[in-house]
Amino acid sequence: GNGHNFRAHGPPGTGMRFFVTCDPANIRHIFTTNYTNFPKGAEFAAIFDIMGDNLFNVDGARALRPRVKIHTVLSSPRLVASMEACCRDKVVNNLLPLFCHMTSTNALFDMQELMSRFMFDLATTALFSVDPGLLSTDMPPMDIPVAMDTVMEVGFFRHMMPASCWKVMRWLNIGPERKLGAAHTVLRVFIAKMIERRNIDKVHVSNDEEQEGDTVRTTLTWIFYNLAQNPDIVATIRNELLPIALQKAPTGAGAMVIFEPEEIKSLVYLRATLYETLRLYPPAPLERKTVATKDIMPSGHKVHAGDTVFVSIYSMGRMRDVWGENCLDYNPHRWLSKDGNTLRYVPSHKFLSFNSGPRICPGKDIAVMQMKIIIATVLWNFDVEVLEGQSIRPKSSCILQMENGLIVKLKKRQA
Ligand code: HEM
Repeated sequence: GNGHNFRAHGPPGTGMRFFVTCDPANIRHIFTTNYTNFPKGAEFAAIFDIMGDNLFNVDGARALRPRVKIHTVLSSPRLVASMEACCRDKVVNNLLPLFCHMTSTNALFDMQELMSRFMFDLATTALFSVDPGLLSTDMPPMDIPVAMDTVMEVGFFRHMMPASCWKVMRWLNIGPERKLGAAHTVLRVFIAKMIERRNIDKVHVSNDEEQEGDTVRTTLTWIFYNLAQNPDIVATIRNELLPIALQKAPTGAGAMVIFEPEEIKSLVYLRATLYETLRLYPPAPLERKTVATKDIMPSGHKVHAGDTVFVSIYSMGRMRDVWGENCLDYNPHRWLSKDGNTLRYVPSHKFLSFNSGPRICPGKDIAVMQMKIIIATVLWNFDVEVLEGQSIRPKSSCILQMENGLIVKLKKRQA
């Protein structure tokens, strides 16, 4: 390899062996060509033990049928359309009124928290037909999203140490494990309450779906941050929206322009902007696999049965070999053809933010559509000003959230 691979060992005596890679050839080998030799492994399932036997944790032949099924379900045009409509309605009925309230009070607020509230309400409405109402102007407490964040943070901590170590802490109920125990209780009580309220069969419910909101709201927060630093990109997106907005019925003072999912589906520059954020800020920045039987990587590295492989999706998005000299620039145009009218093809073993191979994210199209609806509507109707002097940095977590959130102020745009 050329600096894209290295080995590491766990603390002495633990026998932990790691292979860390962000080499596209190795990625293709691990995720596609020799996929069955690199399961997530028992360690991974243990780290996210709250989720039990759901798809997220299961691998191999046992997962084949449910995996095919979820891919089929999530690509059904009827389901996709209903998810889009649900997102659009939440934007119109809850998000826009709240944003108007924010502009009228000139309030500073945390966009990351607001996106959490939005995605949580959306997921719970879609899943249980119950709206928890976290987007109401009195900002009710958000115990459940906070508990989900804790699962992701403590999961990251567990990745970084030998299993025996965190298992002892769990047994003693100390440190992060104590925090996690409390979070698990909050989540179990919530799921039980929802199931009781809706009288739904328990087997159909996992918290997979609730979690998927995490990746979307994290990406949305980074997009707002990236856009605030690139006014020219905001102008280009608004230009792309202009012909659609002009066809809308004339709106009175303070009225909002609403974009329908159908209308913005084909906007390529907006999609390129989402991809550019996902490249530099993949919400799931790290992937962990285990080695079933010994193998030789395309880079020439040997791995042994039981080794742990870490794939840095974050580093993949920032590699000069893959993205060129200007790999660190935020530039949506890299995703477009020369004339700017179509999207360029980039294989998923290079753009790994949605994963690659059989475990590629089946919710990709839904996620892109949800983000398009939100970004288009917010950018057209508001200017988003990021408070200066904040320290923006990622949290140590399995999800690339911002440690201190993103404090912003909104101004109503005079179109
Ligand atoms: C920006 C948004 C999203 C990103 C970046 C993303 C990324 C990913 C990644 C990296 C995985 C692989 C996880 C792993 O195996 O370690 C995954 C799995 C999955 N995603 Fe997404 N996701 C997003 C949104 C969504 C949405 C909105 C849905 C549902 C509507 C969804 C449904 C799923 C499901 C069901 C899986 C498990 C698939 C399997 O194990 O075969 N995702 N996603």
